Amino acid sequence: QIAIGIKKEVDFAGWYTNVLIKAEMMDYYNVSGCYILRPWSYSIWEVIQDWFNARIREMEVQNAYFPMFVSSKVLEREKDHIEGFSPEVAWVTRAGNSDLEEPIAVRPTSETVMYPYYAKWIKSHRDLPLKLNQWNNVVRWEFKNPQPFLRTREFLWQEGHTAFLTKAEADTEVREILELYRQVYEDLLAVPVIPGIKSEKEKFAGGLYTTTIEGFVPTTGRGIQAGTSHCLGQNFSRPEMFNIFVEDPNDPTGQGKVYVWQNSWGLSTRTIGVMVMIHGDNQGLVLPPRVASIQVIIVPCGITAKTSDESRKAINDKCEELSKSLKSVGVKAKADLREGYTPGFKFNDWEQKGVPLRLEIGPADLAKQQTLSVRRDTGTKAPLPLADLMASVPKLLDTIQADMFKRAQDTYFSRLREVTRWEDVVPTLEDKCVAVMPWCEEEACEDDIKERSARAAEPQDERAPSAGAKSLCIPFDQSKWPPIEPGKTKCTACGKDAKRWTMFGRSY
Ligand SMILES: O=C(C[C@H]1NCCC[C@H]1O)Cn1cnc2c(c1=O)CCCC2
Ligand SMILES: [Mg+2]
Repeated sequence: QIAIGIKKEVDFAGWYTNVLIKAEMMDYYNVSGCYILRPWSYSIWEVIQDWFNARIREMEVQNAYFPMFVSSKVLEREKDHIEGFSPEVAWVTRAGNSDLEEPIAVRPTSETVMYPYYAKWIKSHRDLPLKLNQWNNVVRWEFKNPQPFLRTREFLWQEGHTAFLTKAEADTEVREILELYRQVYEDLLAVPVIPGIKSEKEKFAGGLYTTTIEGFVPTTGRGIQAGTSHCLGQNFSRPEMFNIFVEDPNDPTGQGKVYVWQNSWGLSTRTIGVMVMIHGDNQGLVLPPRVASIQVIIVPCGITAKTSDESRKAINDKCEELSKSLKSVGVKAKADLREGYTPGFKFNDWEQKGVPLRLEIGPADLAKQQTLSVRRDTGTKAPLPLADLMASVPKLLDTIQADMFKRAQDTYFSRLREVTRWEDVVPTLEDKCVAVMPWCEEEACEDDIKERSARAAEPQDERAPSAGAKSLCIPFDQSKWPPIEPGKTKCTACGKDAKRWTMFGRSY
């Protein structure tokens, strides 16, 4: 088929936005860093929302909605939470022609919006656990070059904020949520991720520890933080912050206080951008069936000026009938009976939109009571008997989903390089791979790695993504690599005793 013009491996950034435009996923907007989410991408966000809402409902998390404005007094409650981030905060300073008494911030995240009310609502340990989530938009005036879905000044996400009596409960929930995030990527979006914990330098400064799922974009060789689940510890509940405490149910004197243990977790529309980057090809978008709003497109073929009216009608009716019966077995099918467009035009159209499976029906197919199936991910063509289409199509869609994931996971894992000698680090990054190193986990060492691994000349424009290696995560599953021998295995970067294998790489 004709390519969409810009090749993925030639001009990745141009290819990416071109795919999004041609697939009608997004449109540009006249405020820099903001984009329009058109139905073709918004429907993917809705699949993720429906799936995630069902899972957190089972965990007795309740959805709520808090205001998008936050006063500067509350936002800056505690310096170390907000420091370093404040350049990204957008402020409302005027309404109509009159200035506001006090500027009001637009939420960049909702800890400071919600936690004064957690303090108000949580009075007794019987009010725990408090588990609220909200689906909303947040605004961060990012300075780096914006990219649709990946880095935008407004984005949609869910942010969960929970409070527990004990650390153990919080620790458990952090991992339960991270597992849901892994499933969103791996089972819905067919995108492989590696769950792990962030280093002290990379964690959310306001929290106790950050767990993460790390994605990887092979085309650029960059890691990408795909979702985060933080344990905040008691950092936000302590007296100097939001003073959220209950009587200690285990204190016989009845005088003891317990400051609550909190978590916060977020997954954003970045999910969609990562899926496009991983699966898209030079024909455009490639959608995993689980999130495609049209999974099967049925196209009448072989109809020419010479085709008799009854034959044309028979073919169109068959397409419509197949679409209806596939829908009746839960397949999102559609017959493209548009007049005035050639089959080839229609093929290209739906390939650009990433529809996972096409069924072609022409006079010959009708005669043989079959349809020619064409997979979007591999282009493989295979005739399918109409008789058992209701079984073969769902099965084929499952195969496509599984194959898309497997291919992406094999690619990701092929880019993980064990690096035990410092001189191999930069070549690994230049090879668009991730350096997995035995690492000492010391913050000073991480600072050192970042600057030693940056290319000699940092790119002039500090808005460009950096070239230095950051720690991406310390994988929970260390079994992929040889055991670290305490006191024997040394940190690749500084020679001190290594603690765990850690993924280092360039990132978004
Ligand atoms: O947002 C979080 C922590 C947490 N927020 C809720 C969802 C999960 C997790 O992202 C970290 N963070 C990131 N970015 C910013 C802030 C910030 O707190 C505050 C000010 C502006 C930019
Ligand atoms: Mg940020």
